[in-house]
Amino acid sequence: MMMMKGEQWSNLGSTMAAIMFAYAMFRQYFPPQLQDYIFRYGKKLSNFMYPYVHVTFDEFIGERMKKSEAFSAIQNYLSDKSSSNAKRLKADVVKDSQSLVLSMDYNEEITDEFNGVKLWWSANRTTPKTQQFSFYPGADEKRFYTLKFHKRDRQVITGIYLSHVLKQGKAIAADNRQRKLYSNGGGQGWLGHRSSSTWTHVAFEHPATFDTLAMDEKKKREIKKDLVKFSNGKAYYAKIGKAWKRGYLLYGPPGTGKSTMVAAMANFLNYDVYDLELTTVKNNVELRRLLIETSNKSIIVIEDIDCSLDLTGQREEKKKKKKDDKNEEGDPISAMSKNEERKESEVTLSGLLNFIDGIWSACGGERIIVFTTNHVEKLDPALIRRGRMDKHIEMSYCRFEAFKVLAKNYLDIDSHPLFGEIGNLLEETDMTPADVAENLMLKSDDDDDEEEEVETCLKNLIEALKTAKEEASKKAEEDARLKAEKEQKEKEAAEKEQSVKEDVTQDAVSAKEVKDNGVIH
Ligand SMILES: Nc1ncnc2c1ncn2[C@@H]1O[C@H](COP(=O)(O)OP(=O)(O)OP(=O)(O)O)[C@@H](O)[C@H]1O
Repeated sequence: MMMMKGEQWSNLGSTMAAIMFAYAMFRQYFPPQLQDYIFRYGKKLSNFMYPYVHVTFDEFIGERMKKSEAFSAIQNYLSDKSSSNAKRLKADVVKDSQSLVLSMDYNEEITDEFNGVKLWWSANRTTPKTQQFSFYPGADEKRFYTLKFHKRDRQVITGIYLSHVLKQGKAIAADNRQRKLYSNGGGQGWLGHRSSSTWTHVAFEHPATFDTLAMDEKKKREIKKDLVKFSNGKAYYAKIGKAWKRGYLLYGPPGTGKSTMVAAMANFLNYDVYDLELTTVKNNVELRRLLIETSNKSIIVIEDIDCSLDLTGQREEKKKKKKDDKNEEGDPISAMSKNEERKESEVTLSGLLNFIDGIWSACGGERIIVFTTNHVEKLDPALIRRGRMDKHIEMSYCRFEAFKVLAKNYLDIDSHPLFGEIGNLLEETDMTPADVAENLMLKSDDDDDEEEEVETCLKNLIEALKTAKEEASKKAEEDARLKAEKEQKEKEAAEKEQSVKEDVTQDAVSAKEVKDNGVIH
């Protein structure tokens, strides 16, 4: 039998449909017994002649014309397929506004194959006959995809193929998504009033990745594993009844890569970043609003948490005392009326803790919260206890392993005769990755000089390390001298105090003897 193409089947199907339509029009001219007969066998014949099933996926669905998630996922899935498959393509600009994505043009059909099953997708649109304008999206132009497959493949298509398409489409969308860096400005509003803090965003384009992050390999692997486990943990978090969130505390001296780590995490997980500047947040109410407004799959960062606010709880203590004092004075109205509190209040430690603990339970989606600090010892233990900050990561000075990552990134070298000396110096000297990196920046673009330049960079680094080592040892000597001086002074003071005490005791004894014996020695 001659094989028919999809298009030919379509034509045949249309012919059958036309015959059935004609029959419906003229059925009253047939006797009733014959009507039934014709209908049953006509349908059988049409099914036999045209064994294909059509499924339509509209762009907007429901009464409120909501954009269909399935339509978007199919669009992504097909754009991936059609770039190599379809003959007529349309181009869209996406991502950083620099890349083009090709997708199939309207009325174009492409073939897909899945588990040995062949199927056809087509992109279609209909435009209304009237020129009326509608506020509803999709009411003016209706776009839809049509999937056609053989009825014998119904099980495969509805069972696994469609969910495969949706999953793939969502994954492609995540890849193509232009990620955002949000920050809360809180600038000046009308007449100098501070406007309430809101999120504004720019494209997130930080290039840092775990590959470029200078840090112990084992530690990096552990963090990546933790992040993957978290991002795949929807079912797990639901099972244990916890909000799908994870807290990271990054601590270490300035320039050890805390911000770089946040960027690497965001790039690794494909998450947005919310840079939360607590000093511009007026109060807990505003903090709550800002946090609720954050989207799924995001990292919320509070940098330098120790400097951001009085988070040690001292202010709260003071407030509480003030409130208690007022209550004790028998203030008939509440010591701090709600309005007063609202006017005065600022973000408090307990406010922040509440939000970290509870706010996202209601939101469902995944959130990571990161605190960074240069002084972990200054933080209130309540803020960083496990469960709130699940993982504490120390960002430390650059050691040899971290240096090798920087040398690869900055100089494109894996080894060099000077590495040995650098390795020894790095083990003895505390230098931040930022300072090491500064020395590894090539000064010229001239390829001919590159080898020489690399050597110059490494020698500069050696000099910088030696200077840092000398300074550190001078500082250590100075510290030791000051410490000894302080100890000596304390010792002298203690001795003086002791001798004064002894004199006082002696005087007391003498006075008693005079009193008891009336004797003066
Ligand atoms: N571990 C690192 N790996 C790669 N680059 C680093 C690392 N640490 C620092 N750098 C480089 O130094 C610069 C400053 O680092 P970064 O801002 O991440 O440090 P930080 O610890 O967040 O500092 P601060 O506490 O002052 O905010 C970065 O732009 C990056 O180029």
